[in-house]
Amino acid sequence: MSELLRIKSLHVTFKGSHKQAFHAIKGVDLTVNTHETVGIVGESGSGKSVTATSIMGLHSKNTEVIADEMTFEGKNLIGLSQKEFQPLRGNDISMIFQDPMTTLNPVFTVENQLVETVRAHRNISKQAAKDLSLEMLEKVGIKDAKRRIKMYPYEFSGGMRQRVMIAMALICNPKLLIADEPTTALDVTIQAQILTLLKDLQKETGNSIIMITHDLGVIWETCDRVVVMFKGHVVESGTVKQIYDNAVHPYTIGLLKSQINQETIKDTHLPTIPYGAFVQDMQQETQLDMQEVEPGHLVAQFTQD
Ligand SMILES: Nc1ncnc2c1ncn2[C@@H]1O[C@H](COP(=O)(O)OP(=O)(O)OP(=O)(O)O)[C@@H](O)[C@H]1O
Repeated sequence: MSELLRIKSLHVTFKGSHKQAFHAIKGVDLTVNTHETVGIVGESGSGKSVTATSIMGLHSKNTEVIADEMTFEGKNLIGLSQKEFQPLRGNDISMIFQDPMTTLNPVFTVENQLVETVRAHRNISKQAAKDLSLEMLEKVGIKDAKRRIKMYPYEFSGGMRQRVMIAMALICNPKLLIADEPTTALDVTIQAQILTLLKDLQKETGNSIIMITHDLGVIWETCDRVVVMFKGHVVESGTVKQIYDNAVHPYTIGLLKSQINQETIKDTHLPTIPYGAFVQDMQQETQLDMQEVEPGHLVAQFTQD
């Protein structure tokens, strides 16, 4: 196993022209090794998606992205122009989203879009790209793929559209797949099928995955390690087992408790976390000190209530 992605002290600030600057990511560290699945978990607005889009170089104008280090296979990502990101995006690193329609174009057939994606990165004939597209669609479990590949995204069900998006994200065999809440909009049975599909394809291709979710259940099922985010900070990180058996930070403990309660009482509301004094610590700090409580298990220092 070797290091694929390495981020040290990532800061992202949105500098809107009318509004005050908003410091959304405050010193995030994240490492992803080859063949590994790393989860990023945290409530809405904690900075999970902004971290992901920074890795992809997808940020809006007036966004400042700085880091002590941000490398992919040792190659520096900070300060790359959009043109320099182009060969990486969709090829070495790709992303899937909660809503497939953010990726799929409604006015082109699935075949057309798959072929265009391949040909943007590979110098192959149209026929070879068509063959590869069909193979990929079969691989993600679309039945009758020969006929369905000629259809438009709206002609697929939600779960099937998600499979098409996965096909598109994986067609160039990226080394890193970023999955941003890929199953949140789907019902439980389809969710499980999509997660199984992602893990099966990972076994086959050996790619690494960053799994972004607010659902700890998804983390337990799919990840090796997990990073817990809160208000733009990483508050705790470690192996899934370390976090599950031995969570230390009050935010992580709250998150675990609320999700366990949620399952017991079958409540569909988002968990409420009993915040303590650590919230004030975090609002004051731009970077938290991390302490290693056991090998590979890091916790942000906090003030006890
Ligand atoms: N382009 C932007 N301009 C200004 N603020 C932004 C922008 N994009 C995101 N933010 C803010 O940055 C913070 C982190 O957002 P982000 O989308 O990363 O959260 P998240 O953890 O992924 O939440 P969710 O689970 O709801 O997707 C939020 O407060 C959000 O409002």
